[in-house]
Amino acid sequence: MPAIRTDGLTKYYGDVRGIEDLSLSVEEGEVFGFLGPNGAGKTTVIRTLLGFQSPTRGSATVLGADVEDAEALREARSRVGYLPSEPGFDERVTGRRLLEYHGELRGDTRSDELLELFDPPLDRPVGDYSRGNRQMLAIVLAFMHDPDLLIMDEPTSGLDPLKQETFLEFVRTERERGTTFFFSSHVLSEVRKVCDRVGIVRDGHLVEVSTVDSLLDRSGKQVRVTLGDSPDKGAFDLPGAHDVTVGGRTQWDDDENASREDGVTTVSFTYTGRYEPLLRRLLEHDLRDLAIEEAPLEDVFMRFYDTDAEETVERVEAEAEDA
Ligand SMILES: Nc1ncnc2c1ncn2[C@@H]1O[C@H](COP(=O)(O)OP(=O)(O)OP(=O)(O)O)[C@@H](O)[C@H]1O
Repeated sequence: MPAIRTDGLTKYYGDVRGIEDLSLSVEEGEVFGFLGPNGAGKTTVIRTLLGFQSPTRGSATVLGADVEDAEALREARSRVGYLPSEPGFDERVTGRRLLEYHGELRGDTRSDELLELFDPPLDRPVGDYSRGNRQMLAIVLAFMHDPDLLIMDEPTSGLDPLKQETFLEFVRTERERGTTFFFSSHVLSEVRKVCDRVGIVRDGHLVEVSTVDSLLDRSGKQVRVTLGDSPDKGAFDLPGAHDVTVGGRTQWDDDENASREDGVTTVSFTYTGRYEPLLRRLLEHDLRDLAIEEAPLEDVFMRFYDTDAEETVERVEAEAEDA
């Protein structure tokens, strides 16, 4: 049984579309990252999964419980930890009182251990907390009853870089224990570090579900070559070579020497083809240096986020499949 399953899940706020026909499943023990630009529908999915709002159409289950079956969902939620994007607390009470209250309500088997990692000033009223301290308190509250599934909305927002690392390390350790995570994020480096799979949502639609590695594979490599000669226009007109730039210019210069600096020419492009034809082509030149690197994850995601880039994604993916 998947930890989370949605089937054609749709939520409208009046005429405003939150999400449309969204189907996905998160397996037990998986860390699933949910990505998308502002207003894409991430929080809408999370709030619907937690039963804070009803779907307009479609269905969803959390740990087997139908989100529209209040009783079943209430039972399932005792095994779920929720970390909201902007934790709302009664501002007058202290962090310690909140911990006690949550402990009485849901149980507390882990707060001591968690407070060693995340240490908000427990004896101060929450209203006096900094953004980072609020987030740390919310983390302790979400994990203290040792849930099987964590649903988190931008969990590292407000944490300083050191605490962000602590949190990601903690997620990795929890994953080893078999805990399932479903979380929304804008921070691609953290997604890279902890996620087994990612789903990308745009304009309320799920546009991609994939492993991070497969996304990167399909997005091709960044190739940068330094040549001792001046290649002709079209020298890198290879199947699978995109956005070829010479000496930092996107246009091949008519005056071939103009693209040369210090007697060498630098050519860079994104490459989704096979290596053999590329290497053969490179060896026709006076090859001085060659770097083939992963495309930056930001670029990969921008292709999915940017509506205008849709055609580019389709073209690059089709070529990668052909290659
Ligand atoms: N309570 C609401 N009433 C009306 N419209 C809403 C409501 N909540 C969300 N929306 C709309 O639904 C769409 C999806 O919003 P949602 O908050 O789910 O996006 P998000 O991906 O979480 O965005 P962000 O990254 O900015 O948090 C947006 O157009 C938003 O304006």
